[in-house]
Amino acid sequence: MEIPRRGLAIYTFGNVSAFDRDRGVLAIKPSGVPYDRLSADDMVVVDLEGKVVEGHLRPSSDTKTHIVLYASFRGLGGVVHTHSTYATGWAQTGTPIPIYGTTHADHLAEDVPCTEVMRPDAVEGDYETETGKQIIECFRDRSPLHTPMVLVAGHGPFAWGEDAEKAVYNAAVLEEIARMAFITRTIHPGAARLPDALVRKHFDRKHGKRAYYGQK
Ligand SMILES: O=C(CO)[C@@H](O)[C@H](O)COP(=O)(O)O
Repeated sequence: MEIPRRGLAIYTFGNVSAFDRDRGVLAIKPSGVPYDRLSADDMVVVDLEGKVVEGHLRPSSDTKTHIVLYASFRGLGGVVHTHSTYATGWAQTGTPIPIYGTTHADHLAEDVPCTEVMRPDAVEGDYETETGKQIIECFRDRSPLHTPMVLVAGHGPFAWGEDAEKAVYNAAVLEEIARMAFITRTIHPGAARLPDALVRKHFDRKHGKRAYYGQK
């Protein structure tokens, strides 16, 4: 319910799952049921083969993408896909979100990455699994724990975290970063990236070995 509450999706758009790594199952939103009609009993539990092990509804149409992420990225306990407006705008242009300011650097120390546009034969094949593979390919040289979000070209954002709540938090942060970056680029199309020293300072004081942000 945090997804519509934060304005990250309307009606049936988007989906979220929570993974129990010990049991090898995830609970995911059912497909095509409006948020305001959802209850906890409607969640669908599936295994890593995509087989429904509990629940009376069909799982999200994006279930296979979630499965690829859990199977490939260690330490994930939650995955979310939204259609939040600004992040989707960047995704639809296939443009990584430049790291323009400290709001961005407080959460990740690089541009928000964007996948390649999917080839037509991949679209015709196992589309949702291919979407997951595109995300994995995009993270070949980066850490999914340090960069817990991605834009899928032509589609929209995915985010993740140690649990479903943290995943949705990261999706909300992504939307805010995307909105600020859009405004920054609109005011000044040639706006410079944040200098590396400021990127490191802001990222490390929240996430580095000697982090000192917040309370002990
Ligand atoms: O992007 C997509 C489908 O491509 C989804 O986000 C839909 O908007 C919601 O699908 P369900 O999770 O309800 O199947």
